[in-house]
Amino acid sequence: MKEILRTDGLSVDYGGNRALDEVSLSIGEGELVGLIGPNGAGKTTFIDALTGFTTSTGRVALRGVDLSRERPHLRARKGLARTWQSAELYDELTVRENLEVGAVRPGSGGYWRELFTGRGRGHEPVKRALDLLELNHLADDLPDSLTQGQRKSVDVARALAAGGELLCLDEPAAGLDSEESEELGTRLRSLVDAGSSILLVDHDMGLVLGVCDRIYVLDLGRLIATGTPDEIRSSEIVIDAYLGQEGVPA
Ligand SMILES: Nc1ncnc2c1ncn2[C@@H]1O[C@H](COP(=O)(O)OP(=O)(O)OP(=O)(O)O)[C@@H](O)[C@H]1O
Repeated sequence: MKEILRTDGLSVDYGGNRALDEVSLSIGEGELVGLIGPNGAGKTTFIDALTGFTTSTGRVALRGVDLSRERPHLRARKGLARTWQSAELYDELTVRENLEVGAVRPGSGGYWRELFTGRGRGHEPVKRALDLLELNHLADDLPDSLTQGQRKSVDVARALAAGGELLCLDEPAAGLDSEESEELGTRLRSLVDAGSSILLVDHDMGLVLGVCDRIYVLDLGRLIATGTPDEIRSSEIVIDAYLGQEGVPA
């Protein structure tokens, strides 16, 4: 499998606190990879460091290209997309417009023309993202009218429409009930089947163990395990550090 992401010795210090400690991992093209661990383990910090939202040492490479010194918007432009725990949407814009804001780039032929005509370089990625996340029937709705599960899907669609090749999703299932979380899992799998690669951070073990190809486990900023969902489920180290507290779904 071709590698899409590799980190080497990625570390983050907050004052005297080492939030991320020499994390080296890789994600293959078309892989859905989970990142789990207890509260404060460094999962969000890892996404922040990958996407450039916090200062880090070590190396981040996307398709072999070193992005370690690039600013966040340039990493995003090169295909490293993220969502945030809070999943904020623009409440005054429709679902489609929320996607267009990220997909249409300044200088690519007129932001406003593209926004109002729906045509231009941002049009195809938005259409594809609406199709893949099954949001077409909600495209003209305002976020206020959406369920929490639909809002999370819009957030993922926005990252995809913005040109994300590797989508780093920070707790997309937070606040979802088990049915909504299962639906989200199905959509994430179809995104991967359609060629995206995903890094999924979540505490919903039913989701992570159910949909991921491979899982990394962080504790106190360090990688303590990696493996398939079955390997992780039965790992003593992981049960001690994390799964013992969460309860392991069958
Ligand atoms: N901006 C910051 N400034 C200082 N310390 C921070 C900052 N962000 C995170 N930390 C610290 O870094 C460590 C890792 O936090 P992080 O939020 O990455 O953990 P997490 O695994 O995502 O936790 P959770 O599952 O609760 O979201 C924690 O000790 C946290 O207090």
